[in-house]
Amino acid sequence: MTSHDPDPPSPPADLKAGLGGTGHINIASPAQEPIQDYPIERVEQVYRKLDLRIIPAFWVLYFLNSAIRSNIGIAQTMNASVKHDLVSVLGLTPKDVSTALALFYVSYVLFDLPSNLIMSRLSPRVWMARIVIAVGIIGTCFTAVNDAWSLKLLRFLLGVVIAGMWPGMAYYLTLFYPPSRTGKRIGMYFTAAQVSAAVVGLVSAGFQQMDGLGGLVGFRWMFLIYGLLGVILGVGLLWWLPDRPLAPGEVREKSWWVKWLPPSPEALTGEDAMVHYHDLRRVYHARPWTLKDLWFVLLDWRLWPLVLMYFGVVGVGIGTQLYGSVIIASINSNFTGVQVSLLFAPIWIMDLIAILLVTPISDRFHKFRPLFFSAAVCVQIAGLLTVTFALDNQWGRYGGLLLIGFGLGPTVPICMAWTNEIFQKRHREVGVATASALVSGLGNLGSIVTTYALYTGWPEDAAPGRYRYRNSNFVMIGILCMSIASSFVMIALLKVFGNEPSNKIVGSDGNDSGEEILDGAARREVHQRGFSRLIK
Ligand SMILES: O=C(O)CCCC[C@@H]1SC[C@@H]2NC(=O)N[C@@H]21
Repeated sequence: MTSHDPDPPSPPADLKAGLGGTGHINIASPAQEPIQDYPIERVEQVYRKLDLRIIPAFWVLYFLNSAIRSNIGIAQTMNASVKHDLVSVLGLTPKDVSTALALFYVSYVLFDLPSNLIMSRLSPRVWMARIVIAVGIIGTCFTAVNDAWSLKLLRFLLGVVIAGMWPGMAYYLTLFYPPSRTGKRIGMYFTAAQVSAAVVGLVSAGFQQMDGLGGLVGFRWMFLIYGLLGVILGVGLLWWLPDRPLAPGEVREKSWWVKWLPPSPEALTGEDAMVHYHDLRRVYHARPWTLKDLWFVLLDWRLWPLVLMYFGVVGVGIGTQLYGSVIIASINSNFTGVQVSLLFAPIWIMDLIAILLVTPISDRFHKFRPLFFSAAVCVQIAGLLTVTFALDNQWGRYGGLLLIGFGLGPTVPICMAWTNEIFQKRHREVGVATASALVSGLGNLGSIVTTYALYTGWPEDAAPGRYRYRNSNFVMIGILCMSIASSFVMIALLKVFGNEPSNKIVGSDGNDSGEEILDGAARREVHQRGFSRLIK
């Protein structure tokens, strides 16, 4: 911290700079006035206010979207004893099921980038609400699914409408927070996926009791209720989520298509807005982007190590989610279905604990993010090795699964936060929007590999016996090693080539002096190195 002006001067009335953004907001060149330095306590207070507004809403939306996206798995076993499960009612073959699951990822991968680019051009608040409403509508349509064909179509459409949600959330955060503060926040709402995995299973017991009510089988009630909740939540988000922050004195201009939509209250007002403006202006420079800017981001080699890092951890994450119970059952074939479910849940509790423990530390020491990432991946590898080799110790093997869960948790949020950090600095807003979408989208090709080529999708490896699933475990270990190697390659290349703002954008907005960008969290790290007040 250098100085603090308790009553910073009001910006000139014609100031239309800084945090405006693209699309419907009036922006011009950045402000000329000097950046004010506020005490770190004050800055923290402002970010806590933002947290209360954004993070719980993101948690709920991610929870519901995770439920809608994954409840097809539970539907396969619901009311199976009376043949009212999804497979029996629709007459599905195993191939139909795996194709339906795969189609979701196909459209998810294809539409992540377009969705994020549209979001950065239009109102991020409205686009996020659009995603949730559309997911709710498609989720509701699943109630009427009647055969393999309609199931596959709806899974594909679900991927189309949900694409862009996860990277869009990471991008949205960078409109309000310096990238070095985003790891902990991404981790916070990411816990919704783990809670959802546990809760959806438990709540499905209730939906099974509704089997036959109103002529609908249990899984149809589940699809209907989650879908309708999604629509209601999405509409509510239009009123709740703030639009991108404005520079002081800047006027929000609405284009024709958002004029008829309800306005949402500004995220911050008065001095809070001023403090936020001065802190965020160090790192965030809104600038309308062109196709040329997009092209430069796509040509940036920094994308590819990040994609490979994500490929491994999301692939193993989704693989564990889908096949974890299959692995538990293979450890001891005498486990009952209920025992398998009970043993499955602690994997996600470990995942959740690790997210909450590690992501705040990785923000505090954000210069070492790739090391936190690699350490967590090593824990997963240790877990997979234990599952593979501790053949005569069933609880040891189960402990290996818990290690996988623990190592899994922090990796996805750290990867997204590092992407934000690198691309915000280098390519600004379009960099974050594009890179987060490509890292998530292309990285999810890893989910397709682990979901469809491993475990039960690999008949020779799934043959009963002492070495069941051994090769699938080796493939998982292999792609995790690739993730670690990619993070080290990235560190080495960044050391050699650096990560200065791209010279394609320097000077374009008159604000790239080349001076070191130092945001509030980074300054805090310099001044308070250590663990003090970490959870604030
Ligand atoms: O595409 C997304 O929504 C983000 C990545 C999802 C990763 C899944 S969520 C459940 C499981 N737990 C993890 O830590 N990774 C996977």
